[in-house]
Amino acid sequence: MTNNISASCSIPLPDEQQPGLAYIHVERLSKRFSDKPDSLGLRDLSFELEEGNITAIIGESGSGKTTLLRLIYGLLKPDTGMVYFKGRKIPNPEDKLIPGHESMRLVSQHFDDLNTYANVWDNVASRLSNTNLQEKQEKTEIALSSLNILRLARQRVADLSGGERQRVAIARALVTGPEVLLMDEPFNQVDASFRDHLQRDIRKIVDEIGLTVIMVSHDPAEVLAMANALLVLKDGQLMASGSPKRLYNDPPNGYTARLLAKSNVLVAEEMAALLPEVTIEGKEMIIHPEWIQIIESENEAMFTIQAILFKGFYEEIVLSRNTLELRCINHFPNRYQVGQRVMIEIVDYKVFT
Ligand SMILES: Nc1ncnc2c1ncn2[C@@H]1O[C@H](COP(=O)(O)OP(=O)(O)OP(=O)(O)O)[C@@H](O)[C@H]1O
Repeated sequence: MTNNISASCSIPLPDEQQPGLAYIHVERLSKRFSDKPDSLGLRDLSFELEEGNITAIIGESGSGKTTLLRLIYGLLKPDTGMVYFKGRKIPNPEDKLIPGHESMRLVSQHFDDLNTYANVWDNVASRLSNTNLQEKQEKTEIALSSLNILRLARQRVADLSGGERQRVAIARALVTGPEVLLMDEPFNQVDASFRDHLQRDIRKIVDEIGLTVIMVSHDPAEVLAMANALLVLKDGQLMASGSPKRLYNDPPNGYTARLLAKSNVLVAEEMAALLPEVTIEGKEMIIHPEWIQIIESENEAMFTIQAILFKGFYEEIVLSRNTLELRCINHFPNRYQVGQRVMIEIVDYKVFT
């Protein structure tokens, strides 16, 4: 009789492999923090991630991005649901003495585990054992080279810039050869002008060694250029998932459009006011800024230019009519003036019911 108990139990043991699951498979994952009853935590998240991809978790502040990253790594115990890595359940802190999956490495926002008084080489090399000193030397050199910081090897971490420290933290995470690299806001402390280089270096490492990267970000420009897949979170719920291109061009909701494209989001009355000649059934309309074209017209001016924001090679123009405000892009700086009255053409829009 007692043997039947394990046979009829449907909850897999931590080490039991589930066949047919994706590289990372997340199933009905929920997490609440009991000490913060008002926090929404994470609610019923299910998705799959492919090997060798860069996935970005994006969402407003407090939407649960870091919590999800920590659950994937095994630093938190979910209330319900599970995370599987290569078909096996990720052990949580109750299953394991030292939390964190051994095939994964997490680079936190504040480089907590760097020894700022030690030099770059020692920070990276100290992750490796002394059993084979030549291998230790070689692996450390490869990690520093791939992050382009070999020239900084003898410098103290305390003397480095935020961007250089980030490179050391990533090299330190990669030197032990993890299969998955998790990064929390990796470009936060990197100057905008150096971000692009670091992003390209990470992309190169991913392509060369087949690393899988999951990163948290709140910067749409960053994720559009870098990620193969996006997970969009709002108040602990998964609002959208898919490739950056698909989610940008065809967002499934206004939240995703606003996050990725700084889209104009209009409610029903605003839609009717904007396009009175068209019957639109829906609760919400989105118009990406580049879907609005300004037409200079003296006769039928309908919108007033409220503000012109300098963005370098383009301008962001704020237009208004009564209480309706729209933002659009202008690629011909200095063509318009604040206060000027213009017409607009809506090239495209999407409506959500
Ligand atoms: N250890 C914790 N104890 C209690 N509440 C927590 C804890 N960690 C996160 N929370 C709460 O869970 C919610 C989600 O937090 P989380 O840090 O995951 O969001 P986030 O999207 O990463 O935010 P941000 O972009 O501001 O870093 C927030 O309301 C937060 O206060």
